[in-house]
Amino acid sequence: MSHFLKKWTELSEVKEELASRDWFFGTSGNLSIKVSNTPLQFLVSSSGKDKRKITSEDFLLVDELGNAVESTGLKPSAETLLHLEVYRKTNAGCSLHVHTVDNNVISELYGDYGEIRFRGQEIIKAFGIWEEDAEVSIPIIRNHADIPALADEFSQYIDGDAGAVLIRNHGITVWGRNAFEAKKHLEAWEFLFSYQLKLLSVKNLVQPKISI
Ligand SMILES: CSCCC(=O)C(=O)COP(=O)(O)O
Ligand SMILES: [Zn+2]
Repeated sequence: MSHFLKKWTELSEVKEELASRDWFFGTSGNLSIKVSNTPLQFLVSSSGKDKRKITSEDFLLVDELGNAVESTGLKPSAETLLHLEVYRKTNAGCSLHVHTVDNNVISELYGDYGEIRFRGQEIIKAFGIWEEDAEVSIPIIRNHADIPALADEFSQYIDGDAGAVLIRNHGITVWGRNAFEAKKHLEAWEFLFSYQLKLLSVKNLVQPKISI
């Protein structure tokens, strides 16, 4: 199997798994995988497609400017610039972006704080952090309709070959050294978001706020 086909298959399998979790509502979400470093080229999902479907037009190869390498009728994801920033600033091999109800609600609840932190959760080990009582945090940035402006702000929070950023009332972007790591981190973040929302709602049931 050629290197290109291997990368296509890898990304396609991740896409299928995220689709099976129903994380691609209303054509939202996008994915990419690096194919080469020099020149920088990566496969990115085609814009506006139903990412739950598997087709030969799911991805296209783009260059260091986010433009299609070969002439094609397909449009790279509208958010290709964010994936590009990840590959320009790190040695990441894969970047995943999904809109879920949980990540949107968390981003709105904690958006004014600019981040959300989690401590003492076993799943934090999925981030490769094994110490006792470890804490993780994820920045929450504002959403910009202008993608270059969004990519600019997003870029300020790219630190390391694996990481994640929440975009307020939009979604999460997670990157990792490879597709396995990116997916593992994405699942761990979504677990933590879901946990937090469930905890808040149960707490509210047990100790309802008395308004005076
Ligand atoms: C319908 S979601 C709006 C665009 C978006 O945020 C997204 O993730 C999907 O855009 P793409 O161009 O990658 O399909
Ligand atoms: Zn999006």
